[in-house]
Amino acid sequence: MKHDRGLLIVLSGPSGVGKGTVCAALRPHMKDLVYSVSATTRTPRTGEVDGVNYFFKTKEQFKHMIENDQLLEWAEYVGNFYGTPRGFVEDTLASGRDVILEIEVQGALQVKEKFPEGIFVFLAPPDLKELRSRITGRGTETEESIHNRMTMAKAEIELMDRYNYVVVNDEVDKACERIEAIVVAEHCKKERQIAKYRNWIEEVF
Ligand SMILES: Nc1nc2c(ncn2[C@@H]2O[C@H](COP(=O)(O)OP(=O)(O)O)[C@@H](O)[C@H]2O)c(=O)[nH]1
Ligand SMILES: Nc1ncnc2c1ncn2[C@@H]1O[C@H](COP(=O)(O)OP(=O)(O)O)[C@@H](O)[C@H]1O
Repeated sequence: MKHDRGLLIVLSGPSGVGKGTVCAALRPHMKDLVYSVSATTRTPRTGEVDGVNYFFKTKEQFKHMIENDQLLEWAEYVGNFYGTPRGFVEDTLASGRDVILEIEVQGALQVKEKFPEGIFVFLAPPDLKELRSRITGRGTETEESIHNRMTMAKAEIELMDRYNYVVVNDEVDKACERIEAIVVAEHCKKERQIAKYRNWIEEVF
């Protein structure tokens, strides 16, 4: 039986808004969703595991991936490179499974060029004061890095209208429920359903 391609869900938004936290909290709720692991040149934080949190690469290795068209998108973010391995995403979508990318805004906009049918979700903070306190509270950034991330956040919020949905991360559970509802609704869209039933009709008659 022919199957539909999976949905590509892109969860993006400013650093410290809670993308990682919300993505991790989604996992037990959305077991069918496949999480893409990014490549990065950033140094691993304590507890981060290569191949699980990120594929940790040298600048040379990352450059090689760009030159060989192995990245669906990539961006430089506060001094480090981040990118989405292309093959994994394309193969997973082709196998009919939904994929979620957790990436920053420049990369999300590149993906939109290539996958306009993707579902682009902007995770927004309840307000900027709360955003700052989340970045600070995580305790992983220097004062300079916090300042850079806040400056980036202001520019990123300006790009909110390029997304299909805005989800406020006031409470993690509520943000997860909203994202889950979006994915369910996208699966129910009539274009998708009509295509599915047409495939079945073709197979039966
Ligand atoms: N464009 C792009 N951004 C990514 C990718 N992976 C992670 N990011 C984003 O890069 C930014 C910095 O990530 P990280 O250093 O892990 O810091 P944190 O998200 O602030 O904890 C975040 O906004 C991530 O969502 C990727 O593959 N591509
Ligand atoms: N809804 C929330 N309410 C309060 N704190 C949150 C919420 N979501 C995330 N956080 C906290 O904010 C900080 C940044 O979250 P993180 O997931 O690392 O953000 P991002 O991946 O977007 O950079 C973490 O300390 C996390 O525990």
